[in-house]
Amino acid sequence: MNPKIRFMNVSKSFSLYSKQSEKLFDIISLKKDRDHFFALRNISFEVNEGEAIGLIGLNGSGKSTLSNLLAQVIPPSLGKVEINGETSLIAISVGLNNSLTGLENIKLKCLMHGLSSAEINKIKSAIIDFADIGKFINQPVKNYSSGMKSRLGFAISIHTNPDILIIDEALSVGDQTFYKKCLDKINEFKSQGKTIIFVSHSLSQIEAFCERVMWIHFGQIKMFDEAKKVISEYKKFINWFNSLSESQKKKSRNEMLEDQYKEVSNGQAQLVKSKRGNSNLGFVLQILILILIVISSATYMF
Ligand SMILES: Nc1ncnc2c1ncn2[C@@H]1O[C@H](COP(=O)(O)OP(=O)(O)OP(=O)(O)O)[C@@H](O)[C@H]1O
Repeated sequence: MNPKIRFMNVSKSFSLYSKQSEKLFDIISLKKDRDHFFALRNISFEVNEGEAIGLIGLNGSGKSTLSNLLAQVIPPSLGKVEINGETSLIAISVGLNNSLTGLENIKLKCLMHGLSSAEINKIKSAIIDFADIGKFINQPVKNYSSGMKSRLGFAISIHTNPDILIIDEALSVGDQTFYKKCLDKINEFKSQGKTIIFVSHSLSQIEAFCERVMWIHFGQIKMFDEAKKVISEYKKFINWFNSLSESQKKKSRNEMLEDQYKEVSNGQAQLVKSKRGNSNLGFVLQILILILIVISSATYMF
């Protein structure tokens, strides 16, 4: 049986800019080789159909970066990501267009998932019913509370019937009644043999419905095993970390972060290649800019 998800030596790096203008310079390739921060380094794992996997780790450890790679919202910098099926990401801060109403968002997101107008009309009322946000469904999403956004995001994602559901902290802002409703829906989803990736800081939520748990620590997989085992080790680590003084905590964090600026050893060649790819694009842009300058000077002269 093919795994539903396969990550092979995946790394995700971000260029660090101190000004917005530096980003523009990078696009037109006026400056190369910026500092790279590896949010994820050399990650390899597989997930099978029907599994519910929990993702845990400290703030900034790379959980959302991993969710975004899983949902194919961002590409890997190095390595290979294989996803066999349709994914749907539910996260508090992504997915909904703030200037559109709830109803317009339902239509837009369903279209983006490849549903036809007839299919959207069929599931529209079920989504509205599940989200249960009353007349706000006709208000722009920017007027919603975070809980309301989460309700709408969850309702849409679950009804578009994906093979792989990625839930990134989306249940943490909902109230208890909504949480219960989501749990029922997630269990229904699981019983259909679908795959779930669940990111949460709530270890009790993770333990409630994940068989395996991945602990991400400063961009690397620290443990990926049976839920009970990983959660127990993670709790021991949290207790140890909390026993440190503030300055020891800071020192330990900084040491770990320092490693995330180092190049990924076995993937360096690929990173250089991808930089060269960008500089080719930059070269074309530079030529275009040059042509534009020549044309506008010529127009001005004659
Ligand atoms: N676009 C970006 N540019 C630069 N750095 C980024 C970018 N996105 C994420 N990062 C960095 O990557 C690291 C991992 O971030 P990520 O959001 O994946 O962590 P997380 O485990 O989800 O954290 P939290 O628990 O706080 O939600 C962080 O240090 C973050 O600052």
